[in-house]
Amino acid sequence: MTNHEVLPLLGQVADSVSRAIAHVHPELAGADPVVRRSEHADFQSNAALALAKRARTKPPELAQALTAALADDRGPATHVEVSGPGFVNITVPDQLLWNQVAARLANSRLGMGTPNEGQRTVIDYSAPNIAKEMHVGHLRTTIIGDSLARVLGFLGSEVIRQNHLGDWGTQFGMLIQYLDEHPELTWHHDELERGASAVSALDELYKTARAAFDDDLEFADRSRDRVVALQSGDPDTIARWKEIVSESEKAFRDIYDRLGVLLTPEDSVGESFYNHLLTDVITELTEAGIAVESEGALVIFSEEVTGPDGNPAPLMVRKREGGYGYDTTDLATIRYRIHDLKANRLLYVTDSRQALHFQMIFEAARRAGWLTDGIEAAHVPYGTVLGPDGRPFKTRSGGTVRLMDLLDDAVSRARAVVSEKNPDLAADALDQIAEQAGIGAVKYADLSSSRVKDYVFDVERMVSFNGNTGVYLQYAHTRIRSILRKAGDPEASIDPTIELQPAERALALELDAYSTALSEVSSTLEPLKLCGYLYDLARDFTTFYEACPVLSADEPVRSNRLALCQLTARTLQHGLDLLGISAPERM
Ligand SMILES: NC(=[NH2+])NCCC[C@H](N)C(=O)O
Repeated sequence: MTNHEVLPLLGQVADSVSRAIAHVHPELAGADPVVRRSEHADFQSNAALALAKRARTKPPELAQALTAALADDRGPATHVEVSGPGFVNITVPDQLLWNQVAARLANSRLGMGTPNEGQRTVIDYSAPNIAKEMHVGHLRTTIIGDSLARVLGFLGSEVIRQNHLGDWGTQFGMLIQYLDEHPELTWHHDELERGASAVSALDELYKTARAAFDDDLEFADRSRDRVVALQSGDPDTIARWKEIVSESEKAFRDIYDRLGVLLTPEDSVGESFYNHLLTDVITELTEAGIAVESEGALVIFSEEVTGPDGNPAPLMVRKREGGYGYDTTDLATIRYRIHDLKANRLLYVTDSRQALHFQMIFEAARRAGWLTDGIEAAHVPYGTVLGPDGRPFKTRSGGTVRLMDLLDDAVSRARAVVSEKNPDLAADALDQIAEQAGIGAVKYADLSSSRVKDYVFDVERMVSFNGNTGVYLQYAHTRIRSILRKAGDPEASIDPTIELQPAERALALELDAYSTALSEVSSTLEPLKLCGYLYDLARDFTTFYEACPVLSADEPVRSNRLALCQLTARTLQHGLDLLGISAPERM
């Protein structure tokens, strides 16, 4: 196996069109060659239409000139012709397509390069709140963030995952005080009966403590004292707080393990971590005149965002009573990620309602001189998960949907569809496949919908074998694996002199475009681009398999087709893995 990058044909063709442009019109050198895949040929360039005006000519004439230049070029094009108002249709030789397939199969990375090398990317994702249940919104950030971490990492970025846990703030005063006054309360992981989690017990306790805080003035005072004790590092209070954090983290870990995400305990760098940095950050912002006093509080007035009253919207740096909140922490966080972690790409995966918050944090960081030109900071927003009624997903009683219940439900429906399709599966195999299919289905449904849009959580549709679903892709993979097993999983051997059938050609071209799909995920931060690619690939495979018999074909055609099967199976498995979805061998 090698690990040299195999350049995609699309890029090679684009390069030769660029050379042709520079050759016929040197003044246009460097212009976009506008090359795409096409239904009419392997590739099509629209450069003549885009550039004719600048070249002071008509599109058909420019297309003709480019065609002539391409004929002399040493690039991959064999057949070049003008079509329509000035398109240039380009076909590449069959041999070249087979060579691409062979080179990718011989490569440990399917021929993919590492275009993101030199990028150090912080991905802030998941970030649930301690002592509260994770809700469906946290499911989205966890799944999307994890897939981005995988794709960007594969493309060569150095990825630093940051789980910005909500583990600090005034609510802990209430909770700790309440627990202290009620030592009989049971909430530890191992004391609870199976099924309940420490975090749901804490969530309940928090609600009770909150009610006590609102009703009982003396309890409220004692709770406030507790916050002060916590923030000033009182050992007993800190010990209690740590206990709560670690119990909650156990429950989060159960979810992470089940989802199979990359997040580890070392990635947990919660709000509390920034506590010791806050005063420095505030001093710096105040001395620079960016943070200013306003009605007893310290704020940063935005120059970009206006509030509902039409005045500049403020970031709250220090509250009137002296406390620090979410805004303060995020200011310290962005400075830390730039100055200490030395990241040059900062991604924050949270729901779209936090868009203005991050816009203002980035603005402040720019004004403070932390966020400079070579550094990209981006909020990666996503929409709301809706219930069957089209409203934000809640339980019947209006409460948060427990994520574990949601995953259990998906897995049990997946078990039903899988066992219907394959009644002979042994019970333990069925358990394992149902888990992979159910979890994969939930993840794929999320990743394949346009990120910023809301989507309806429809388990029935998610676990279907038909349509653009995770189960469909997993099944497509198992079908190809079964063909390869029947053939005895041979070493790939390709005879590049064999003529390609149309369906083989379409599949080979699609296989060659994998890196393009991955780069699109990196530039748009939309895992949907990878989902769409894998779905197209699976469908191209189906068309190929219907048109071109594999196992019953004569040699050398049979071996060439088996190689196409192999590369398709490996690409599907690889792509699913970058989405955080497993590809079982059978289902
Ligand atoms: N740096 C950040 N603000 N990250 C996102 C934190 C998300 C927050 N804990 C929430 O549940 O909404």
